[in-house]
Amino acid sequence: MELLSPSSSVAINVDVVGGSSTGMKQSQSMVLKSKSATVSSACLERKEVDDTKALVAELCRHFYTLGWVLGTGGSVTIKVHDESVPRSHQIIVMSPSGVQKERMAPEEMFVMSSDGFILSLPPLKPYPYPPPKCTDCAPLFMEVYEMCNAGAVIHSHGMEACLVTMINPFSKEFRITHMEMIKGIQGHGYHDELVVPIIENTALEGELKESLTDTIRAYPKTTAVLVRNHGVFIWGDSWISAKTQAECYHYLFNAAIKLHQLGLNWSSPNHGPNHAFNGGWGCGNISRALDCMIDPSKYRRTSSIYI
Ligand SMILES: CSCCC(=O)C(=O)COP(=O)(O)O
Ligand SMILES: [Zn+2]
Repeated sequence: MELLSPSSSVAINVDVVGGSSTGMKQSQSMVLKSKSATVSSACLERKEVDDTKALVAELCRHFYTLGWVLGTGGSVTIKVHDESVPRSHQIIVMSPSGVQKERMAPEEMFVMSSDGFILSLPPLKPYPYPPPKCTDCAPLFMEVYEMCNAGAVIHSHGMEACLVTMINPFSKEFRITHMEMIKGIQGHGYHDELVVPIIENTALEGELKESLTDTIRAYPKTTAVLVRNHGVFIWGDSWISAKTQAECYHYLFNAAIKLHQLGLNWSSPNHGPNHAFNGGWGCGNISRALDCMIDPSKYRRTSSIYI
């Protein structure tokens, strides 16, 4: 297929759906989504592409040590920064599917056009390695890139991201406030309430696409979506922003789980006890009473009970 550069008139031939190096075909539907991909030949050979592939491998090794990409789960994608191209048109590096993420080499990465074509495939490896296949998260990553103009997306299977969705199996949101690490989340301050939407898991990763899309539409400012019993998708304008926020989100999920184990309320400003307490404060719920002292405007008092 001939692809044309937006920044130059160089035309090149790129084997989009079948890597000549592997003789295999990629069958993901998103790969065939559009034929409007444009890229220059120089684009794929740029040092920045190699550097980004190496960065994805390095980050996966690091995230493995944090428990975010164990057992081949989880995934990372980063756009190749190019000052001369708007982010929405920059090419994309994605990790392969079903591989041990901590052992990936840069040459095992997939390179995609901004609209989801595979531009370069990794070479086939001998038995017992599986044939190269792009991450199952690819359709979800593409959706985040398109809807949020992200520069990088991290899909983590960190246990804290999984457990925090299980404490209340009916909750559609994770909410937390008055924690310093909230300041690490784009657009948030210490006093703000951070709200992370939760979507239900599906049998296949790709089946999450519809609910992920609907949720991002409903929460246009969010930079994360939790997937119940599964993990979390987190993104940022750059890989640094995505990584920083991912660390803050995981910290906050962990803090919520620990506060819950201590019987403390993670979502109220004072993080007081969860259960009704009938002494000392003259009200039914010490947590709400403390919250009232922090911000009385948020509560009205009826008899001696704050509601
Ligand atoms: C034990 S991993 C199950 C699949 C999954 O949820 C995941 O994130 C892995 O995706 P990939 O295709 O990138 O290996
Ligand atoms: Zn997953």
